[in-house]
Amino acid sequence: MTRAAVLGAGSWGTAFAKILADAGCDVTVWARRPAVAAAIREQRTNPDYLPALKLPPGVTATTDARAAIRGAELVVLAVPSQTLRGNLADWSSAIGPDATLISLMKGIELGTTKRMSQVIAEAAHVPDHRVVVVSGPNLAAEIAAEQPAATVVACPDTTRAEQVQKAITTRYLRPYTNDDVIGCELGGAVKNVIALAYGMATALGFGDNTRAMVITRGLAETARLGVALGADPLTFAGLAGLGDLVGTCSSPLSRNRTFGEHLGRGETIEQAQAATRQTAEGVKSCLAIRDLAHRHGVEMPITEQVERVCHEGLDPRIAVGALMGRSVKPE
Ligand SMILES: NC(=O)C1=CN([C@@H]2O[C@H](COP(=O)(O)OP(=O)(O)OC[C@H]3O[C@@H](n4cnc5c(N)ncnc54)[C@H](OP(=O)(O)O)[C@@H]3O)[C@@H](O)[C@H]2O)C=CC1
Ligand SMILES: O=C(CO)COP(=O)(O)O
Repeated sequence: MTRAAVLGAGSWGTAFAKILADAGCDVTVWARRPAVAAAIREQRTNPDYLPALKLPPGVTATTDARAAIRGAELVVLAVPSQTLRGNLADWSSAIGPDATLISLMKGIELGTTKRMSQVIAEAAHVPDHRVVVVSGPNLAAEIAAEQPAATVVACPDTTRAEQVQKAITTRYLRPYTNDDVIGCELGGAVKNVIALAYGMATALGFGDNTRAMVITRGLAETARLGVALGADPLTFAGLAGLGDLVGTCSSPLSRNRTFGEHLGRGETIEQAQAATRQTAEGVKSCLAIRDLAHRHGVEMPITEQVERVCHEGLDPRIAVGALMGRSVKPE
């Protein structure tokens, strides 16, 4: 039986632990708080994040991350993107020499502008081909309820991608492999920023034309950046691109879209944070993505305006004016 450690007991870490166990793995979840670990171990629930989920018997939990990692063939990282490097500094020496590291995170690191698989390879001192990215339209609560879904398993090493694909295939999750790690990670990180814009547009009362424009032009700027970084443009038409963008923007379950709705209603970033509590990766990643775009000379007007609303206090209505007032050009 494959042994897996899931580091992070939030929404996605918990739902992913269920997937692994349903697919036949022996899973230990690391939770930061003892009460969460105890609830998973003793009641098979995570009331803080997924109260409706009853975890299968193959899942246990601990607050000792190094104990969870020791002997694990699959080490799954499900913490906020901006804490990952610090977390790995504490954990990496416990990771076995053949273990596969799986990234569930959809963010770009502030300061370094690195993708999560790059941060993992650096901070855990492992080669790129041991890091696998799982990304797609995968709202945790829907997966926890076993609603049919698909995802992408991306790795430069196809054999390793296929091993992970097998380890997470269940009757409700259908994973596809892909070797375009850059495209899959950028699709996941940038869609969170576009979902913030979508949430703002929704709260401002705009209808389906506006929302379709945000999705389509959001995808265009995502693909522009991706191609500049070496991604395959076709990836953005797939599950990790358009799929995740549409899934996140359309869903009231999305923390990023919900955060954007709070901002669109005129709340400050602190008020929006207090109202949403869970990780809305786009809020910080928009800074790193904007920096990445500047460095590569790529225009990302929606990201630019989201960053100004989130971090410079720009009124979302002024941001709309700035976007609509740009010079006209070919599609
Ligand atoms: N939720 C979803 O539907 C999906 C999420 N993702 C991505 O997965 C990643 C994780 O998100 P998700 O599980 O949803 O996030 P949540 O906000 O639900 O959970 C975050 C988890 O990280 C822990 N945590 C918070 N701060 C730290 C820290 N400083 N060090 C270590 N652990 C910390 C939290 O612990 P505590 O409870 O103690 O605060 C919690 O267990 C994100 O990048 C997200 O974009 C990807 C696909 C789907
Ligand atoms: O990434 C997700 C679904 O694929 C979850 O989106 P949020 O982080 O906005 O909830």
